[in-house]
Amino acid sequence: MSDAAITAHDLRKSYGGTTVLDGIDLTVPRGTIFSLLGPNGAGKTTAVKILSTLIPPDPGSGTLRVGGHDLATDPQAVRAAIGVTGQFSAVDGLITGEENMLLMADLHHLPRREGRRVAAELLERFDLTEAAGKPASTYSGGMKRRLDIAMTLVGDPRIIFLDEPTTGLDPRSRHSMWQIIRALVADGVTVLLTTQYLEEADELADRIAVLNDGKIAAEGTAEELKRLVPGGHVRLRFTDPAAYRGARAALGGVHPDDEALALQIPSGGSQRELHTLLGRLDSLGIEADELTVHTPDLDDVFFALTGDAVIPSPTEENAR
Ligand SMILES: Nc1ncnc2c1ncn2[C@@H]1O[C@H](COP(=O)(O)OP(=O)(O)OP(=O)(O)O)[C@@H](O)[C@H]1O
Repeated sequence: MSDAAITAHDLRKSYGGTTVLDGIDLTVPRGTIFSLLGPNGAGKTTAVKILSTLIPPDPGSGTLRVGGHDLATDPQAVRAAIGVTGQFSAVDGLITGEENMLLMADLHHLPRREGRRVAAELLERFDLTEAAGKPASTYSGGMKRRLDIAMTLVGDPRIIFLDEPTTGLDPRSRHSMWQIIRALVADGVTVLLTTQYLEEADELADRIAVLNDGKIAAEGTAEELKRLVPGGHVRLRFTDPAAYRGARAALGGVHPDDEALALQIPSGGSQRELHTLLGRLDSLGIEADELTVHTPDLDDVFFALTGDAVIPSPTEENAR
């Protein structure tokens, strides 16, 4: 059997005349975390839905294999090997956490006593024992996500698809979810994770594929991707909107953030480059309120690969 848990060749999907996945290739080695990273609408969920047999690929697609099984000829075997959680949560809010777990145990045909044991063990592992008797609709976002993953694990899948597992979670819940994901992989589970957060892919993934416009714009480890971009950037922040607009107009090739009144300028951060930049601003009589120098990170890779696409960083989003 191949070492890959998931392989996709020339995966294609269009809706009407719109191409969502334009022939993507993926190989996910067993026991690793692979991240599909991309902005809203890049096609991440579509890829997960296809690979987890929820929707069919376009007929022109190449071979797709998950857990050693061909999706086209053996979708049942694929379904038995995988777990899927994420944006399409399986949690039923009207019943309790424990009842949700027992329902999953029933679906997996576990004998009653075994079902109760597995449910109790997983509820404990995901810190849900205390809340187990309450309706899931009363759970916080983080608790619902934990319950969702716990439900997925009832069937002991060896491959798990996590579709944006931390979108909307606060930093503490996000870190707790990251620990859960790391623990899964330490147990030998393969995880295909979609995220729009660079930091999350950087933290968790062994390999990352950047999805843009239905194509894989680049693939590699976080370090390999960071080496793709020549340098880092300088970020200038303003409090005066007029100064911000002046600098934006005067400096070419910047990534503006109109809401934060910030400009991101590609730069190696050398003394000479900073001197030139500040000289430029001085000559225009513009003063920035904050200047920070960033060495290359996944943000730079993303900007370089996807033009002006801006994707949020979880820390920025939640710190406010
Ligand atoms: N059933 C459908 N019919 C028509 N278009 C669809 C359908 N499902 C998805 N799309 C379109 O396909 C594109 C990709 O959607 P998808 O949900 O895969 O993106 P995504 O990368 O997961 O985005 P997000 O981060 O917002 O979840 C979007 O433009 C979306 O509108």
